[in-house]
Amino acid sequence: MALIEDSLYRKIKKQVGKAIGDFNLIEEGDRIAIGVSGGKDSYTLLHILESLRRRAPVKYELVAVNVDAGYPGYRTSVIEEHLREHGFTHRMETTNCYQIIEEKRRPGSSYCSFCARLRRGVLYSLAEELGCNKIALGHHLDDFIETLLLNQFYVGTLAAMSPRLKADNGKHTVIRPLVYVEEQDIIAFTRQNRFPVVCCACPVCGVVDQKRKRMKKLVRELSQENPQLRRSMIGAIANVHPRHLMDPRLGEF
Ligand SMILES: Nc1ncnc2c1ncn2[C@@H]1O[C@H](COP(=O)(O)OP(=O)(O)OP(=O)(O)O)[C@@H](O)[C@H]1O
Repeated sequence: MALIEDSLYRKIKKQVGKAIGDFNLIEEGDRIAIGVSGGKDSYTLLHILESLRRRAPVKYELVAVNVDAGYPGYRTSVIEEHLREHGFTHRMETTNCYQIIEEKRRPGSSYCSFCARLRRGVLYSLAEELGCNKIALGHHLDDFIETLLLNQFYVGTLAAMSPRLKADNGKHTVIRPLVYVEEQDIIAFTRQNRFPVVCCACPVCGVVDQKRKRMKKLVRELSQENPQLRRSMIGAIANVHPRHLMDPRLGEF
């Protein structure tokens, strides 16, 4: 089934194109592994990057990569069928992450962050094996600004995410082309195109972290008074004034 190419599609495509240009996310000859979880964000990322690729002046390749952490009930066959149906080059990887999490996770520590760390390791290895120099993830504008707030409120650091980051192993570059796309548009786009969303089936699947949930609520409420709030916050991350901060590492006092 072809994508519905309406104004929402054009809006998201334009925002992704702008992010690619602003942060030099895609270059000639790139081979990009796209992490596809079966969630709304990564399906949107995959389809938009593919639409852009077809008409792009630079040549790049996409490989959809799914990591099955091994939770019973994770319906990877639904994801694979979708990838096949749309003709995406893909790789489905089964792992024993679930078992490792059960054995190694410290009681009380976050399930999701441990799982994400293991998954990232698998994604890096797969990217290497598949000859991909970049890894694209489906984090969107709301993820960026919620992380900014979470770090300020609960961690005591001024940090969000980067749309383009050299991976810890120094070999790959992680890119986040949905940085300018709002979550509500991704939800609408996913519904409109009937992407077959599946959940990861982990023990905390679908339970949004309470702190993140509060940040979402705060942003939603403030946005009702100021519809530009999200844009202002994402703009702030790209408009830093070190002289008006107080980190001694940024300059002498
Ligand atoms: N099982 C997986 N296999 C491959 N990539 C994954 C997997 N899980 C997550 N990712 C990648 O990491 C990104 C961030 O993961 P996270 O768990 O925060 O999911 P999310 O924000 O709910 O996104 P999505 O809607 O795509 O699941 C995803 O958008 C996707 O690109």
